[in-house]
Amino acid sequence: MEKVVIVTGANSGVGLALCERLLTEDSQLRLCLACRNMQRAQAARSALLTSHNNANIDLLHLDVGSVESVLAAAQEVKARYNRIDFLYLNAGIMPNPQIDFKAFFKGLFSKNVINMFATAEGLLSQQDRLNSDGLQEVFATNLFGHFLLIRELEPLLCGTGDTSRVVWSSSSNARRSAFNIDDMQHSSGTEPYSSSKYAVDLLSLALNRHKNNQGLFSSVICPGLVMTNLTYGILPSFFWTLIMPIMWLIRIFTNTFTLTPYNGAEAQHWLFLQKPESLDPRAKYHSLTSGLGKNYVESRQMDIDDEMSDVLYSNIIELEQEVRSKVSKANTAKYGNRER
Ligand SMILES: NC(=O)C1=CN([C@@H]2O[C@H](COP(=O)(O)OP(=O)(O)OC[C@H]3O[C@@H](n4cnc5c(N)ncnc54)[C@H](OP(=O)(O)O)[C@@H]3O)[C@@H](O)[C@H]2O)C=CC1
Ligand SMILES: CC(C)=CCC[C@@H](C)[C@H]1CC[C@H]2C3=C(CC[C@]12C)[C@@]1(C)CCC(=O)C[C@@H]1CC3
Repeated sequence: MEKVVIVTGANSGVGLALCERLLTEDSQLRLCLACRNMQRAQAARSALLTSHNNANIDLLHLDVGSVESVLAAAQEVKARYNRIDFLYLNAGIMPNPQIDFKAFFKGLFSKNVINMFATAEGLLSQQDRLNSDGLQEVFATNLFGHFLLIRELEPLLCGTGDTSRVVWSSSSNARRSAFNIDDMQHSSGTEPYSSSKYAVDLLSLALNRHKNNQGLFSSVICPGLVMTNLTYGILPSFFWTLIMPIMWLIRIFTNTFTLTPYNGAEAQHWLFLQKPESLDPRAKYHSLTSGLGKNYVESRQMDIDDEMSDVLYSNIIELEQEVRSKVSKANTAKYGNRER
């Protein structure tokens, strides 16, 4: 039977490379590119079709940062497919990143230098803002929109008789100290990206606890440091090109510099081939590239605990209910009590 695979943020970077790799792995795949910009989605589809001309590639309009868009996209998915084998939650943003150059130069001469390059600890801050749903944009995009999508797609993901998999794109930049359970949206901090990725790690663990018995398995990956639009937002592309030889050199000491989207998609590709029962719910699966350019996957234990993961899960369910009641009130105001 053909596998149904949905990839969010599939039109560029690691998401697009993953699509390419999955089509090479399984030409029978029914692949759905879920993107917020349909022109870019169409261009990605055309590019994939040049190397896989008979592939089954669908497009879906999905802005994970908008509740209305997630609800509409989920309706569309339920109309099109009767099950989902893999849902890759890859879309992500890091808006207005700022590098602390002083910390960078200090870190260069400290014994923590390798960890600094692998995790960017202490180097990055971002400016977040409220979106039109009244949610912090980074939290809404990197976490909440994806969670709402899972909830909406539960009929296709849970209790279908087959197992289904969700694969979250987290980061080595996810850090407990950037996350505050009393401010899960990170409205008052300067590291919304790190916070949102840490929350992803917690949420994946909670999903496994609540949904494994219904056949849904959740995993977390980190693609390593990859040259994509996201990293070109941190430093311009010409700068990255200029320092590429240094990056290859650093790769000898930290295998987390995967650098190309193809290499970055290693862990997502690897997970596609694994049996869900063999996976560790507390592990993050890292795409790594050795100094000689060999790709491999390593599982590393996440710095998470059951209690915090459960509290986050309840808080997010509570937020989901608030958001749903807002949507239904807005619909009643717009259309009255008529069935929509
Ligand atoms: N690059 C890196 O070094 C690392 C990346 N990651 C994670 O990997 C994932 C992929 O990022 P990467 O490939 O690097 O970056 P890209 O910017 O190339 O890709 C991100 C994708 O997400 C899409 N996207 C962003 N916001 C939304 C939204 N609201 N709704 C739908 N799609 C959206 C983008 O669409 P559009 O083109 O329209 O903007 C794009 O297709 C992210 O989750 C990122 O956090 C983790 C660790 C390191
Ligand atoms: C000489 C050299 C390589 C300079 C670059 C310094 C920094 C700009 C990078 C060092 C570690 C990088 C890193 C990321 C961004 C760029 C760095 C801070 C990420 C935060 C990108 C997004 C992620 O999810 C994790 C990455 C960790 C490492």
